Amino acid sequence: MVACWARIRGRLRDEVGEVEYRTWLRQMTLAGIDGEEAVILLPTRFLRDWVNSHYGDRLRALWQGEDASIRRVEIRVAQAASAEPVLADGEAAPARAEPAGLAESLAPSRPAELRAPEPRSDWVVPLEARFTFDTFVVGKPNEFAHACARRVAERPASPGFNPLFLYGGVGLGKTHLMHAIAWAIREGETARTVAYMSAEKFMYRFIAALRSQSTMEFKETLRAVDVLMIDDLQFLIGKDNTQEEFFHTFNALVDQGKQIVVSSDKPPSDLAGIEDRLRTRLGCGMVADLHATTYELRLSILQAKAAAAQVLVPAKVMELLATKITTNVRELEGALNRLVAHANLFGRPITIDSAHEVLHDVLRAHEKRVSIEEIQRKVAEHYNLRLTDMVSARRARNVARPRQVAMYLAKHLTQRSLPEIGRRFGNRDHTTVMHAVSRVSELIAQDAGFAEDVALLRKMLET
Ligand SMILES: Nc1ncnc2c1ncn2[C@@H]1O[C@H](COP(=O)(O)OP(=O)(O)OP(=O)(O)O)[C@@H](O)[C@H]1O
Repeated sequence: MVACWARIRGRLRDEVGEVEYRTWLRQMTLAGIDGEEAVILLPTRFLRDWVNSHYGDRLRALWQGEDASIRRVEIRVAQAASAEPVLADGEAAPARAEPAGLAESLAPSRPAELRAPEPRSDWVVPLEARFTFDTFVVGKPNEFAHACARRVAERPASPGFNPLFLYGGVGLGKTHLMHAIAWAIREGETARTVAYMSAEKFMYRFIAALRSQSTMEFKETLRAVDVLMIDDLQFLIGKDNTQEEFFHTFNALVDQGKQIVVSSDKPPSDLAGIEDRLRTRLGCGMVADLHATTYELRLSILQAKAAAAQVLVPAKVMELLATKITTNVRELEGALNRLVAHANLFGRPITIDSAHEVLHDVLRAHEKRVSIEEIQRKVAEHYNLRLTDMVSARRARNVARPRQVAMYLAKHLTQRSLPEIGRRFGNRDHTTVMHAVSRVSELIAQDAGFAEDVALLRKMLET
């Protein structure tokens, strides 16, 4: 029997390859033969189900090849107390899932403790007091992610929501939502332990455990929590050993009905450099996306933050910020904080002028870069001219006036000097550009129709 089982394992290893074998099959042990049935043990429900669905038929066929009287293969979860390993690969199989690879090779060989240790306080990163559901502003771009986060906070580990995978661009509220879940769970049910850490911290803890030969403690501590949250998972790209450790922690926790929440800047399917099997598991629960903010959401966030800080911010200032700072809520918040700090420091109210002055650098950095070519193209299109008319020597009014408008826009929308602009408009002198700029300014003041035309062009180029 021992020889049969060893041959079956050997065949499987050859068929599926070393990596797959070590991941899924290495921990199989043969409990014995019961009539026509071979009984195989695995340490967790997850592994049992996986092996059953992926390798069950193959195991049966291999057994039949060895011994035709065996018609069924039964795969069971080993009970921790009675998990006396039987006929593993010549080694004592642990009662719980253990990762293969580096961690394992450095793990001290002491018996697995059955009692779950208390999570160490230095493992759990403090939560940011501001990041609660109350302070999270909900709008179209984040309503789905927010609803999923609420659901997980109310009923951790519900089917379909485990893991919860939150993803989105920088500064769109992933960490905020994770902390909000943690706060809500801690408030609601103090018996639950919640551990939140960045993927980077996970890696450093793991490396430290390897160095101090305390990987068992590392595993047990993490596997004892009820909710594990790992922020910025993309950090694990290319970190194979840490990924492997996380994969096993992940499986052990989900197996025990514990909740996992993960955030990343990309969806699981785009996480190139994260092993396939981990990516697959990450996408198995609920994947929720935090979309780029809309103008309305940015405005609501600013209003909420101003109200929380109890400062009066004129609507025009909020509109300016919401229009200009479009990519990242953190920057939007930073700009508002700067305005408030400035107003407090000098005891002056916030106005549109003070906003332009204080945030000069931020607003400038967010200005859309427009090229002279783009301006020439847009203006030519608008006035139904050819692009070459912008640089030609033609002086007819219907060509010269649009050319002046384009020079005026180049002066206001780019950082180019007057001589540089002149050169780009058919090698004209800088005084020609100066004249064009002042002529267009005059016309804007005199002619509402013309002013509207120029404003429209400007808007098209700026947005
Ligand atoms: N919908 C929102 N309501 C209120 N505040 C928000 C919202 N979205 C983001 N913020 C705020 O923006 C800042 C950045 O958010 P957070 O740190 O959660 O972003 P992130 O998506 O985790 O970013 P990163 O990719 O850098 O990790 C925080 O101060 C957060 O409170």
